[in-house]
Amino acid sequence: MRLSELISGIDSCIFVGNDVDIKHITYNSKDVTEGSLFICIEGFKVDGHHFAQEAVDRGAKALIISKDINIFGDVTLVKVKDTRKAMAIISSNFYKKPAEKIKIVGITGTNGKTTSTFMMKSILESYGQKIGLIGTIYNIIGDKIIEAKRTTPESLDLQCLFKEMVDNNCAYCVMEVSSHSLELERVYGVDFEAGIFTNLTQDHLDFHKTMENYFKAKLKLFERAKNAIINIDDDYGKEALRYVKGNILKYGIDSVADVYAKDITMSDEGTKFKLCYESNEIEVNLHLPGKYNVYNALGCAAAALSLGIDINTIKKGLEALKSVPGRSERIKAKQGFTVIIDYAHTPDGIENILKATREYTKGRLIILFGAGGDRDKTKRPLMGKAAGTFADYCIITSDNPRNEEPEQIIQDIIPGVEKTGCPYKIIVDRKEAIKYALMNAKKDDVIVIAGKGHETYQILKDKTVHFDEKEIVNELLQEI
Ligand SMILES: CC(=O)N[C@H]1[C@@H](OP(=O)(O)OP(=O)(O)OC[C@H]2O[C@@H](n3ccc(=O)[nH]c3=O)[C@H](O)[C@@H]2O)O[C@H](CO)[C@@H](O)[C@@H]1O[C@H](C)C(=O)N[C@@H](C)C(=O)N[C@H](CCC(=O)O)C(=O)O
Ligand SMILES: Nc1ncnc2c1ncn2[C@@H]1O[C@H](COP(=O)(O)OP(=O)(O)OP(=O)(O)O)[C@@H](O)[C@H]1O
Ligand SMILES: N[C@H](CCC[C@H](N)C(=O)O)C(=O)O
Ligand SMILES: [Mg+2]
Repeated sequence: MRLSELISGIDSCIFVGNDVDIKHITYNSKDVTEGSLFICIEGFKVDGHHFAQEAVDRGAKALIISKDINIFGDVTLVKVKDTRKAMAIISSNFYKKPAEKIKIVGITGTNGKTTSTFMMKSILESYGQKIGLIGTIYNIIGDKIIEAKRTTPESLDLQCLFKEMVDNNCAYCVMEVSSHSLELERVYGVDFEAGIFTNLTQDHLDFHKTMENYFKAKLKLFERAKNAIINIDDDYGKEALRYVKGNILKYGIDSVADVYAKDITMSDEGTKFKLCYESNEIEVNLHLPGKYNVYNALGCAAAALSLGIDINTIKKGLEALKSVPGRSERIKAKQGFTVIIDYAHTPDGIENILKATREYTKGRLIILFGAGGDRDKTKRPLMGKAAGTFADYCIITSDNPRNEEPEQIIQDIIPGVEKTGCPYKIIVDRKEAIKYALMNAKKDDVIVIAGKGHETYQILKDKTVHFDEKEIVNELLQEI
């Protein structure tokens, strides 16, 4: 495609050189091939402009830049204000504007995005549609599963996924929209048929610095959402009503909302509730436990209603979903206790999974968890406090320490646990910690193993090792 065609739609730019033919686009110099367009991104670790010469030496015919650079070689330079936004426009042009050919439902919020995408997919499938899904666990196009590196991919990779969905006749795409992606313009220019705001609680302050910034990033989704689906039981959700555009559909349990639930009953098998909208009332048997999953179901039901889907189809779709990988997954031990593998990795997530589990725990409720390295440090004591408040015993261990010292991360968690007076034990090695939990569990106890969910790895300083919690628990249960 001609460079001039690729950059069409970029507000203002300075073009120096020939209108070359572009065969391939990349934001990583290592992926440049003959005829590539290389987009220089100023990152958090390095500046892509530093790799411009390397890109040209590898065959790049054009560069997108946001600052002046000295380059040797036959290359066209296009200077723009923001190379991340430019990349989103260029990628959309390169793949022939695929987002305009598919209806996109975007889900944002601190917790519940992955779970909600699975629920929404199930509803849309009950509606008879072929669906694409983009999120933390993996991406899906129809029946094909594609590995996901980020929750929300870079714009170039995102637009490529949209194109594949369109080529495979998907009518809808359901996607998680992380706050990082909104801040870093990964979804710039994408129009959403519906946007869901699940909730906002503390996470990612390493990146956003303040809750205010984090909230503002989330709101960006609603600048381009035709239908805004807002949880008004959440304080930030209520606040969001002042800013969002589009048709608003409010959902909640405790507040007066357009879509709401009543007569909720919970068991370890799932949750039963009446889904209410206008004069409709329909009983839903959800196979996922906890009040928080009723919220996820309400958000998806409201989004589906905004798309014109009838309430019986919504019920069918919600009931068809049996589980979500790594979210409240139950393993019943023959020794008489239960293990739950869950992805709670925020204070609110931990509180929710423990409250939900407490409802049916006859024995002790034990939580095993850690906190991610190179991530929000200030959430660590709060995770400790939530764990200590709602569990009977805490085992504190490691969860992707990345470049940090695992012992130090644990020390950041402890003050929160100590505030609650809950007894605890530290076992740095996660497998040893799991073994200890299983060896010491008694009949009717429930052990919640939180934070890693579907992950099949542990990220250490110098390497990533295989670590599949479901596999480990099943193996250890055979041994003990
Ligand atoms: C904070 C953040 O999101 N950073 C992402 C961002 O990094 P960055 O822009 O700082 O990139 P950088 O490494 O400094 O490099 C700058 C540029 O130089 C280029 N480069 C670099 C080296 C080289 O040899 N040649 C070259 O061209 C890079 O390709 C890049 O374009 O762009 C990179 C390239 O796409 C991402 O890999 C990186 O994700 C990091 C690894 C990350 O951990 N992101 C997480 C926090 C994230 O995005 N999480 C959210 C979900 C969070 C949640 O909801 O829980 C997500 O959506 O996944
Ligand atoms: N609506 C909700 N409110 C609060 N907590 C929730 C909610 N839904 C799920 N959780 C808790 O948060 C954990 C993560 O859920 P999920 O993976 O659906 O969220 P996410 O928003 O996709 O997270 P991430 O930002 O890491 O992608 C679950 O394992 C559960 O413990
Ligand atoms: N999407 C989240 C996942 C956290 C999961 C936990 N296992 C960790 O590594 O902190 C993040 O990247 O912050
Ligand atoms: Mg997710």
